[in-house]
Amino acid sequence: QQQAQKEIEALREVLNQYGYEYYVLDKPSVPDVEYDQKLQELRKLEEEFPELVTQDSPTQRVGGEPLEAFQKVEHKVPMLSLGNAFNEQDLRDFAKRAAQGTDEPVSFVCELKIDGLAISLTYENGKFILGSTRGDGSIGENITSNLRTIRSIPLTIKEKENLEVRGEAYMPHKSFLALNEAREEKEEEPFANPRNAAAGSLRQLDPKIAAKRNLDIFLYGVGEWNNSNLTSHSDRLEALSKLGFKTNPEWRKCETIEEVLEYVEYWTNERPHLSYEIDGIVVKVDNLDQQEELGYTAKSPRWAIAYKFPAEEAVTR
Ligand SMILES: Cc1c[n+]2nc(N)[nH]c2nc1OC(C)C
Repeated sequence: QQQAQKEIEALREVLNQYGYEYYVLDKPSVPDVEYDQKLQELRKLEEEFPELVTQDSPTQRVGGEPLEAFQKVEHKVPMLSLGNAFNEQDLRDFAKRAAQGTDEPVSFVCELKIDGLAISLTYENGKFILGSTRGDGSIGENITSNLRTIRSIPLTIKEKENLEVRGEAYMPHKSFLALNEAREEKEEEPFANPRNAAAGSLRQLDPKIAAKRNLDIFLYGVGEWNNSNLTSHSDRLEALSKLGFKTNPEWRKCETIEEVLEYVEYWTNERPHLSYEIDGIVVKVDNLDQQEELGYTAKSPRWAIAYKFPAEEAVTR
């Protein structure tokens, strides 16, 4: 029993590390066959000693029975929407307002705006315990069992932190095309776009279905983070990545609005080469104190804005 406990813990740890390298870093250190073989070993040991199974075991990704309904979840920190910018002048006006609202010079962080479903992930003592949709910003749906099936969401992170992080769950282009082909073969209605496909996959009640949809995630923000003394959004993104979260690699610190406009220009051209859908660029004031100084309107932060790409005809790549 003791021996089995040690073996199970060792297998769980090494498989979570392999999963991190494969799904978060996209840099596996072992061939898939080694991962599968160790996972099989762990399954066998857990069958023999069911009392040793833990929620953060990689064998527990895909839950049991479909839910009857989703529970409601109240967001302690509201999940706000973003004001929009449609051209260079809108962005310059945003930067000017930000500079007027604070007395120190303002620098920004630019991020790709992933066209998916906004979600929140809560970790207690470093364990994933609750995942929910944005809903109306205050009340979302508890979709923990579906989110657990997304392999790039760590079931356990590298520190025993209590935090709530936010991001976008999305369906990569490849998965979207394959899913729609399969649906058309079964004479089912294809999804109109990857965002609907991601939302549809996460808002149905059976985790076994969600598990088959090859969803992925990028985390971009923090709801609550006890005892974190970070002072900028860029530091937070780096800290989330160190904890084992998947953040989008294309974010960039921009010291001036000129650099922001360069970034927007670059990604307007590069967008078709991404393996996932984006519908804009999010520009955020980097310094957290300046964010607080700028505050919020009724529904959006004054310290962030979403530049939206001009709508293009639906290109089914
Ligand atoms: C709604 C939203 C959406 N996005 N997307 C990214 N990349 N960052 C980001 N931040 C958001 O909101 C925060 C600025 C609060």
